[in-house]
Amino acid sequence: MAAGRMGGYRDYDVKDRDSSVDVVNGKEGYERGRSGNPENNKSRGRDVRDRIRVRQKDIREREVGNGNLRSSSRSDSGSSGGGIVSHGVKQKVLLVRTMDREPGELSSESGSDDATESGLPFKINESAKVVENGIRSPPEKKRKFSPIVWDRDEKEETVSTRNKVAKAVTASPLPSPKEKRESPNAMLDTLEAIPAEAGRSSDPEYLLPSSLVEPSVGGHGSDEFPASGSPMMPSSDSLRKPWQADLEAENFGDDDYVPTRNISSSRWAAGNNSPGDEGEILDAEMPKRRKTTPISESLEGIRVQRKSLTPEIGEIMRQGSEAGTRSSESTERGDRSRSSSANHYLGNDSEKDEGTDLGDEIRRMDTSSSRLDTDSEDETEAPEEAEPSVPPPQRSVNMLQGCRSVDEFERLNKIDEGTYGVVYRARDKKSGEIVALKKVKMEKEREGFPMTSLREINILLSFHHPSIVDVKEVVVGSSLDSIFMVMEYMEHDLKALMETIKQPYSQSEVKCLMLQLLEGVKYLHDNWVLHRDLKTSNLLLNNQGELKICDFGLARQYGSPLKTYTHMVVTLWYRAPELLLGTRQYSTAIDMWSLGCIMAELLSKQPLFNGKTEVDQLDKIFRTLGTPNETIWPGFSKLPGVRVNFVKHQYNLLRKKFPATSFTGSPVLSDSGFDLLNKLLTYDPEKRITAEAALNHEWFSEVPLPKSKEFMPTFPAQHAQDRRLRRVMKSPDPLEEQRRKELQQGELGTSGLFG
Ligand SMILES: Nc1ncnc2c1ncn2[C@@H]1O[C@H](COP(=O)(O)OP(=O)(O)OP(=O)(O)O)[C@@H](O)[C@H]1O
Repeated sequence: MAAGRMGGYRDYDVKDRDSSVDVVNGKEGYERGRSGNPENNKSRGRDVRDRIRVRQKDIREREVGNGNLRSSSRSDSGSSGGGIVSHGVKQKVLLVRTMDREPGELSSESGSDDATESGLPFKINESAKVVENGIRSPPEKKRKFSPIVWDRDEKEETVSTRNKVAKAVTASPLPSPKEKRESPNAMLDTLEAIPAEAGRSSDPEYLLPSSLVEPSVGGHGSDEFPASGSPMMPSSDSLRKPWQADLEAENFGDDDYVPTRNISSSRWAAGNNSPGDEGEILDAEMPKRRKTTPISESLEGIRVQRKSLTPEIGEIMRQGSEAGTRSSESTERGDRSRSSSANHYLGNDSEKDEGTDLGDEIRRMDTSSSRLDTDSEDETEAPEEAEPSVPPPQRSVNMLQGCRSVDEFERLNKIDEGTYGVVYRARDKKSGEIVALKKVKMEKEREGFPMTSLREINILLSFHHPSIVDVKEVVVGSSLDSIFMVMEYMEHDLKALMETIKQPYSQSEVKCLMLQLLEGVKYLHDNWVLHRDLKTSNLLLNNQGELKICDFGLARQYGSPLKTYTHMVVTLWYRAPELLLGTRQYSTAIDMWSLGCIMAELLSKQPLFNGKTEVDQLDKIFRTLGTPNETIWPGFSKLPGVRVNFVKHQYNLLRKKFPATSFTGSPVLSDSGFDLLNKLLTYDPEKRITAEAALNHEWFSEVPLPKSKEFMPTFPAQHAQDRRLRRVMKSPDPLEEQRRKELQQGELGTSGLFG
């Protein structure tokens, strides 16, 4: 790995060799990746109905219980999402072009030039539009529909009311994401068959995950949901947890903000839809969402309780959700001490045992009675919207019937335990494949399935991209009240890896990682999803040099025009200034800021802004980048958290941290690399660079060229080690070291050499 450092020309040679391979494969992949081809679209349109029928047949078969949730078919790339070129393909194209360029020549791969050409300090997404309020809307393309609603019984196409639509949709099991991606127009087709009045229900707010969630309501519960509080962040380890309540409460913000949608601004109207299609339908009155009735849904023992109706990935309104009650099912959420509950999942000696039967482990864990609800998203309604209380209708959906049991996996070791789940390395007993199993934390089973996990499952099952961790299927614990995501196994996460390596990544290695990261983020943004928690520990790396984004617990769908969301997202160190300053209307730019922090961290092996509290975080940012003002960031002074007495730091000192040349060991960064970093860390979110523009930044086409994935350094698989051992290993804390020694001595003393 060290050999690659500063070895620009060596890297260039490597890339050159590598590029010739890409040239061979690139064209084919490029063609495959273009879904914008009208011919392709035509034929796809013709096939859609057939595919829906096949799909429905498949669903019915699977309902009989023949296996896992995942379809065997899989889209080759994300292209079917509407012009999304898969990472691999795109990168190949980039490399092909790169080969033809002189070092430093601007990339024109996307067909659009960098902002420098237009004189703008950033590049505007080609297809971005500026809506009336000045908010830049995302490109009009890609997935038009929530992925979870692709599969609907044909009969539902004939229903004429929102409730009828919802009723029909709920009948379908968790759909196969791969097929959904294969037929992006399927939903469009389906909708075309729905009478206009039913079109109103196509509002995403009414589209709930068909099998896992239920709409619910309740009062605003302001006492339960700190609406705009900004809890201090006590330590990096728990940076994320305090905003749970706010995250849950954000959906109320959504409720309150019901923008008038119209064709020009609604994402549902995006795309080349002819009059009469769903775009027209949706121009009808958009009903206020979440005036719904709570429905408890029993899923073979799992109560999936939808406590909020966010416009999440795949939301389908259920039957009766309009008619019924505004149950004030305000879930008690006083107890949020995750840390205490964590021990119920940890500290079990058996965790160290190789090959423990996972089912046994789960049974033990499931007996824990002290799980706490922090994920569920209670939703209560405003008092004025209250309706007579009617017991929530119960539906039983046998959606888990087709899932395999976790007993079919052999647990190898615990990888980590995060806020939302415990992650194991496991072996599929049937295939022998090594996988990662993420057990969804059901903090309080009685209160249903955690919303964050629903989001994560929904998104990860729906998306497929080389830079996004692949969820293969969902499996259930023996008692059916535990759910696991079966993910492809990745050997490392970037945070832990950087803690163990001695040297920071070289520029060419950082380019390789950043390209993959940007491709993944572009895919998300193109598909109307904000990740909202990009950080190095959520970036997985395998020994093939592949980077994949994981942990979609905070991710959510966004739309245009923007709505209000909680600002308590993104781990503190990676949190954009607009969030720190309390904005509740944000967009993809928040992820781009995180990418800036990640890029800097990859280059220096140190977090860029490691604040302890929000105030401290802002202070650290201002000290490095200068204190923003109304001139460089119009609207800054009106942000809720802005104080007149901010210390005015005049200068941007970022270049000092990343000089062009260094004799002091500071990480070096070329001018164009610094330009990209600056654009990612631009204060004004409107001017912050987009993922697409960043991918086309000249930094990636100048020497040293991005290292090829195959030539990325490899390391012993961290995730194959016991989690606690790994913690000790990666901690440079001498006290920790001392503690470990004492522990070892203690162990020797008890189990002992001398017995
Ligand atoms: N597919 C995977 N392969 C290997 N390791 C993984 C995989 N997915 C997650 N991990 C490991 O488990 C850790 C926790 O996973 P994840 O972030 O998804 O859980 P979480 O509960 O959402 O965590 P957090 O509290 O950090 O948000 C990751 O940082 C990573 O180290």
